[in-house]
Amino acid sequence: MFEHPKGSGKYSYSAILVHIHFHVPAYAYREEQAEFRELVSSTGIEVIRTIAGRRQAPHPKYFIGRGKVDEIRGRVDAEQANLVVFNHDLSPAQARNLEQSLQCRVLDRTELILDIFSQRARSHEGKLQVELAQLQHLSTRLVRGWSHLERQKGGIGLRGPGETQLETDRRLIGNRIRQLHKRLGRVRKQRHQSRRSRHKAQVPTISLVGYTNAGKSTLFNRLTTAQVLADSRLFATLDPTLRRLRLAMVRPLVLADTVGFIRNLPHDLVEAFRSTLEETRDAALLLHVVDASSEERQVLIAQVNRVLQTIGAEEVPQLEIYNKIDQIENCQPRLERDASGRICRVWLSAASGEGIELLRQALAEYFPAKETVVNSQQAIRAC
Ligand SMILES: Nc1nc2c(ncn2[C@@H]2O[C@H](COP(=O)(O)OP(=O)(O)OP(=O)(O)O)[C@@H](O)[C@H]2O)c(=O)[nH]1
Ligand SMILES: [Mg+2]
Repeated sequence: MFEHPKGSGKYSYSAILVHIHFHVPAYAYREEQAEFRELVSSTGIEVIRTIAGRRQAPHPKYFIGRGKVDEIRGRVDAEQANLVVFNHDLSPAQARNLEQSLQCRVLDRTELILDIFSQRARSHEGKLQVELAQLQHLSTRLVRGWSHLERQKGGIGLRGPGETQLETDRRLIGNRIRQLHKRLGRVRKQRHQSRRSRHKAQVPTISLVGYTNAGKSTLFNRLTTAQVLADSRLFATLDPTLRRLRLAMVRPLVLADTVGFIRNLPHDLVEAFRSTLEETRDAALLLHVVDASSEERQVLIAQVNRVLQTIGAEEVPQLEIYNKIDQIENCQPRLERDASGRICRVWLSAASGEGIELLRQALAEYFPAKETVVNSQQAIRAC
């Protein structure tokens, strides 16, 4: 969707970022802006500067006020920017009006995240899912006067009698969306079957969930002997990986590493990634990995729980993993229990390995090995 001009070097786009904030605490606003910058830079776009602002009420025409539009236009001209990225979702009309007023390409948050996902997708399924999300998003933007789509001309024989270019585009996109749905339906069925056979064999699945960059893949690699890519880039993992987990005193389990979440995850993306996310919904336990060293960890936990709610996984039991304790001063690994005595939180460092033993202990309590159950029942009977 978001093409970098071919053969034009690494930084084909120089962007001005726009972040409008509402009434949030100052630290959350700072971290949100830093995350936005990182998201944009990770696509290879050169970031010139961020323009921040406060918004009181939604503006139907431009999203932002007229004064702000003029300010951005001035910056675009002064800094020779060729792209403006908004950290918000824009309606098709708002994006079009902004492109006309700013005289340069405008990208909204959904398009940005979709672009990152398309760069990261590796598996066949991942690629299908991203393409579906992109086309679904694009189809809402197929309106007359959408300047950068004008070059999409259909070939000879592709256009039906009396169809305008717009109708042809809509029809072709509609066909492709149906085709992708069909293919993903087959993948979904396969996943469903393998989940069923795991269920029959009574092998519970534990799913790692959490905000992007929380350390899920690092923990996954630490618990299994897998070599999943763990990287400081946001959304390093897109494709789910499953591994058997064999730990002493714990019954055989399957551990799943999946895509990370982010605030305001685009709806089209959640829809397209449904089959991946169902793995989470059907899990016996979620290990909710949190970057405990982040100032806004409570905000991030709430964002993840919101996505879990969207996909119907809010009822799955959760064990919170407060990760990266090596980055917190005087923080020791520890277990926390809730009022009923159940372990609800483990403080550890997936990178250094401190506290991993405590996590194993927690899993042994949640999923005791069969012999342990039998032994304890025998012990009870003996009493
Ligand atoms: N200091 C420290 N860094 C860590 C720890 N765990 C992970 N990291 C780092 O955090 C970054 C992100 O780790 P990942 O394991 O890729 O995070 P993720 O949650 O899988 O991220 P996504 O796949 O993008 O959702 C990497 O640079 C890791 O090296 C930890 O316990 N301590
Ligand atoms: Mg990962």
